[in-house]
Amino acid sequence: TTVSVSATASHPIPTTLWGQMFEDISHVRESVRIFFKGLNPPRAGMEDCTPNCSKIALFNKLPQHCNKDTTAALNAWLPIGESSINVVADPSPLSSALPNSLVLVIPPNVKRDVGFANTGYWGINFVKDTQYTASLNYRVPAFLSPLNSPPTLTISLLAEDGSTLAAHSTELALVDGWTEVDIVLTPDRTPPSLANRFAVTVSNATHTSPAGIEVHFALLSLFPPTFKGRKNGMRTDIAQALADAKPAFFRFPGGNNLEGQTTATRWQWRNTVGPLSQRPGRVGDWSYINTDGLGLLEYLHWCEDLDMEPFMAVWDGYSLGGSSVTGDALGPFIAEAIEQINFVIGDPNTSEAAALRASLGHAEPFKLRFVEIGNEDFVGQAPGTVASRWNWFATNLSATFPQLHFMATSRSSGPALTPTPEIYDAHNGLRQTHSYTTLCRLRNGIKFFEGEYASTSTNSSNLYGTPEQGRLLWPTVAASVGEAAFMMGFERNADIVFSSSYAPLLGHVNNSQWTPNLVGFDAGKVYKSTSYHVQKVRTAPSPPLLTATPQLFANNRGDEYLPSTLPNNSTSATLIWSVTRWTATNQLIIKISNSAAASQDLTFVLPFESVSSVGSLELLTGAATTSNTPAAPDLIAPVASRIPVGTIFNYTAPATSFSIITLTAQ
Ligand SMILES: O=S(=O)(O)O[C@H]1C[C@H](O)[C@@H](O)[C@@H]1CO
Repeated sequence: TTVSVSATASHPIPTTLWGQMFEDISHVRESVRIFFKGLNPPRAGMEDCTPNCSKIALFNKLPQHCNKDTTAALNAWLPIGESSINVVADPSPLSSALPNSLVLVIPPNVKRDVGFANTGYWGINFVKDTQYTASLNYRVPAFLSPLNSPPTLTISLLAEDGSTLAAHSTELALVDGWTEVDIVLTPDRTPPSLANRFAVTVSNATHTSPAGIEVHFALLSLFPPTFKGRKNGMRTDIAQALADAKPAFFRFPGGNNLEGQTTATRWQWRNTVGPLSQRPGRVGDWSYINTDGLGLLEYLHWCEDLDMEPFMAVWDGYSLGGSSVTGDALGPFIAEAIEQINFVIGDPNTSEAAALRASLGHAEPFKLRFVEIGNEDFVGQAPGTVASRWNWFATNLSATFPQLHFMATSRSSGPALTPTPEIYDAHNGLRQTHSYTTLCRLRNGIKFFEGEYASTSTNSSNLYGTPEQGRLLWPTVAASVGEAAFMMGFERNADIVFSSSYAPLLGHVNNSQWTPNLVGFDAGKVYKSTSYHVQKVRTAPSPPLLTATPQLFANNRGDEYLPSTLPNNSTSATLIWSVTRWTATNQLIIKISNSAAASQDLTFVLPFESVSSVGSLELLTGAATTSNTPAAPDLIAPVASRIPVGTIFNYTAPATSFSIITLTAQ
C-alpha cells in the first residue's frame, strides 16, 4: 500500500481531542480513594439491600441504604472477641445525613479486648512506613458502670494473621455525645498479603451490666496517602496512571450513574459537597450504594490536579427506570442545574452556591466550558420527551450562562432538538474490528464528543453480551488495535470531532459491573490494559520525545492533520493510518493500525525537502487475543525502537499491531 502525504494541513487537531470519562461504576469512586469510609445509617424506609449490596460492604454507607439488623449491613465488618456488632438507626445520630451507627455491645465480665474490624475493598494494602489517616466518631450512650479506670479505645492495622502493624490507643471518653478521633497510623512492616484489616477495639471495659454496654460508632474512614496530598483525595497509584495518559478533559459524574433509577435517586450535587458527615449518599445506578465521599468539589480538584478541563453533566429530567420529568415540572431541576454550575463558576458575592464553593476553600471559579445535558437521553425514551427536556434545559441554561457550550446526549439522528445543539455526545460501542465508517458523520455544523467507545466484544452482533457470547473481560491486543483505528478516524474527522474518551475508565477487578475497562485495579495494584497503552494522549502541543517508557497516542496527538491517501474504509478494512504534524517542531506522527493476522507493507511518500533518515517507532503488538491481566499485568507493553525513514520509505506493520512513527520533515 502506498500512502502519499500532503504537506498542507486540512484542519487542526483540537487540544480537547483526548480525555477521560469517569463515573461511579465497578466500585471505582470509593475504592480508588478510601479503603473504607463512614458507616452511614439507613434513613427511614430505605430500600432493602439488593444482593449486590453485600458487595459494597466496607465501612461505606453500606448500612445507610440497607435496613438495619440485616447481614448486608454488616458485610466486611467482623466482630473481635466476645462482642456483638450491629447496625442501628441511632436515636442520637452523628448527623441527620448519617442516622445509622455501628453498635459494639460489650458483654458483662468480658476479660479480653472486644471490638470489630473491616476487611476493606476486597483487601487493604499496607506498606511499611507509609502514613494512613484514620478517623472515626463514637459515643457511649449509657456510661459504663463505675470502673476503676476508663476503658481504652485502640485503632489498629492488622495483618492477615492478626498481628499488629500499627496501633493507637486513647481513653474512651465517657461523655454524652459524639467524640471524633483522627490519627495517623504507620505500619512497622509490609504485610505479606492484601488480606489485612482495620480494627477498633475496646479494652479494660469490665462491667457487670447484664445487658452489656453499647459503644456507637459512625463515619469511620482510613485514607492512604493521596495524590498531591489532597484531603479526601485520590489513591496515588491510580491517579498517577490516569495522569500519565495526559487527559485534556474529564467527564463526570456519569454515565448512567448521573441518572438515578428514579428522580429521587438521581445524582444531586449538593449532597456530594461539604463535610463527609453531611453527605447522605445514594443508591447508585450500578447496583451498589454510593457514599458520595467523592463529590463535585473532589471532581473539580481532580481536574485541577491533572490539568484537565471538566465536562460536567447536569441531570436533565430522565432517569434510568424510565421516569422522566417534563414541562413546568422541570423548574426545580433547572434551578438545581443552575446552582450546580454556579458552584463551579459563579460569583460568591451573588450566588449562594458559589459562596458555598468559596467557603470550602476555592473562592476563584473553576475552569468550565462544556456542560452535558443528561446522559444517553435516548434509552427507553417516550418519544419526544427528550426534545421537550432539552428545550427547557438548553434554553434556560444558555440564557443564564451564554459563555458555556451545552452538549446534547440524545442521538444526533433524532428526535430533532431545538435549539439545535452545538454538540452531541455520541456513544459508540465498538466491535473488535474497528468500525471506521461509523465516524463518517454528516457535516452540518454539529460537533461531536465521542464520549464513550471501546471494543467490547468479538461478536459484532452482540456487543454487550456474556463472555461466552464474545464479551471481552479485558481489552485484547486486537481490541486495542481496533480502537487505535477508530481513534485515527477521530483525527481524520477532527474538524467535527472535538473530543473523545474510552469508557469505562476504571474498574475494580474483584467486582466490576462492566468489562472491559481501560484501567483495572485492586486494593494493591493498578492494571494498565493494552487499550490504556493506546489511549495515552498528550494535550500540550510539544514535540514527542522518545521517552524511556514509550507512549503511544500520548506525545503523539500532533496539532494539525495532514491529509494522505485515504485507507479503504469498509468495515472489513484491516489497515488504517493517519498523519499528523507538530507545527512547532516540524515533526510528523504517522500512526498505523494493522488488525490483520498477517503483516502488511506500506510505502510512505512524503512531499518534503528534507526528512530525517532515522525515525522513532513505538510499537504495540502481540497475539490478537492476549490481554494484560492481574495474573500477567505487563504482558503487553509498547516497545520503542528506531527505524530507517526518508522522503520515501517502507514500513512493514506487524500482524495485529499499532505503530507510531515519528520523524522530522520540512
Ligand atoms: O448500558 S449502557 O447504556 O451501555 O451503559 C453504558 C453507557 C452509559 O453512559 C455508561 O454509564 C455505561 C458504561 O459505559
